[in-house]
Amino acid sequence: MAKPISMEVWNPSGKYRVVSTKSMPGTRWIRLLTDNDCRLEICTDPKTILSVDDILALIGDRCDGVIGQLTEDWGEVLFSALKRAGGTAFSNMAVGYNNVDVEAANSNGIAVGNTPGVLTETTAELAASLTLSAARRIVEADQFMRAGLYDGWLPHLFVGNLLKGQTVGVIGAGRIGSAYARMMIEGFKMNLIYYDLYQATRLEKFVTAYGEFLKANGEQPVTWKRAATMEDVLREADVVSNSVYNYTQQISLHPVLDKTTYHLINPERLAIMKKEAVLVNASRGPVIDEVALVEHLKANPMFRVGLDVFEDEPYMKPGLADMKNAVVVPHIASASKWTREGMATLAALNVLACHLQSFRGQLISRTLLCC
Ligand SMILES: NC(=O)C1=CN([C@@H]2O[C@H](COP(=O)(O)OP(=O)(O)OC[C@H]3O[C@@H](n4cnc5c(N)ncnc54)[C@H](O)[C@@H]3O)[C@@H](O)[C@H]2O)C=CC1
Ligand SMILES: O=C(O)C(=O)CO
Repeated sequence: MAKPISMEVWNPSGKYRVVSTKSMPGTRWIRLLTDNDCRLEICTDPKTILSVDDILALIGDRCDGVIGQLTEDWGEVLFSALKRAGGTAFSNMAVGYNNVDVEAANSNGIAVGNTPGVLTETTAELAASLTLSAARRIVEADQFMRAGLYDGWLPHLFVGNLLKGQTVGVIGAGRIGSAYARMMIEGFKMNLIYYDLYQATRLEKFVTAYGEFLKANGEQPVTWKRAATMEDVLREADVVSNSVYNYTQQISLHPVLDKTTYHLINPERLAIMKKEAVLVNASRGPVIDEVALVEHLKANPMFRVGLDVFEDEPYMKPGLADMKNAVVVPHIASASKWTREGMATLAALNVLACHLQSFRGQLISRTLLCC
């Protein structure tokens, strides 16, 4: 029997018992639940990542719905426990749901929700920040200044990569990949090459229209290309190496994590990329073979990466922390106040949607994976 863990209780007399495995930003999500007859219990245990046993203790004997986190392992054990406790709803406070076994939820009659949309721009902005930080060596230069090593301007000091007018490669051109592509295209007049299982029609139309706008204004138009394979994106350097600029390759990863994207970036594919490429990952760590990446960074000091996510989160593979050509941040891509409050609100609505008729309809089809 798991030991009980500390909880903060809102609206103790509420009819539906909803558990949130973490405190979340804002108060709107709390009001939504308490105004709709929920007794809300928020776990206040200081442990960052809760184990399955911890969550079993939170679910207890009676629980109508749970809001959980991407760090938790939501599989058969938890969904069957939630079913036994009378539960019908679970929402991840995340758009990614690789930590959730949706089939197990389905077979236990539990509806699953995620929080798409509200984090699209915030996450794309962080990917753009990592791109700039890696391309212009911002972190290295900051450390150099703080170490008191700057003794005057030099022609070779922290020379990095120019983005303007070059080609950005996007792997996974869904909501976030498309928003990132637009930022790089509008901001830096970059051409686009993307790889996705599906055609990104809206993104293609945008680039075409923007290219026409630039041309009409006497500027070099931007272009797009949908690659038939991942390798085509990674090889794109050869296609444009006659550019007036010294071409550098810029690739950002935005696919879901599933069997088809696990170790999408592996030693063979790293070997195809240019030695001065910039690679950004704000999707999920296992999309890159991180051991192979560390070796590649060691062998190619001009190859740079910007990483928000890691294969064995919260840990980094040995050697990564020592690499000056890597910019690393702790999974903060969706961390703007507006977005985090929005994610909490969507998660609460997902859980409510399963209990209250008035919340059914448009929300349920927009945010629930199954019900
Ligand atoms: N670092 C962070 O804090 C955040 C990370 N994410 C990650 O970003 C992912 C994408 O989020 P959204 O853009 O909202 O999802 P989305 O579903 O709109 O886009 C995902 C895209 O990946 C594509 N895809 C699937 N399999 C593929 C494959 N084998 N090769 C190439 N493309 C493939 C899909 O067709 C889709 O277009 C999430 O699943 C999550 O893991 C999302 C938000 C924040
Ligand atoms: O939403 C997600 O998938 C995240 O990684 C956190 O924002």
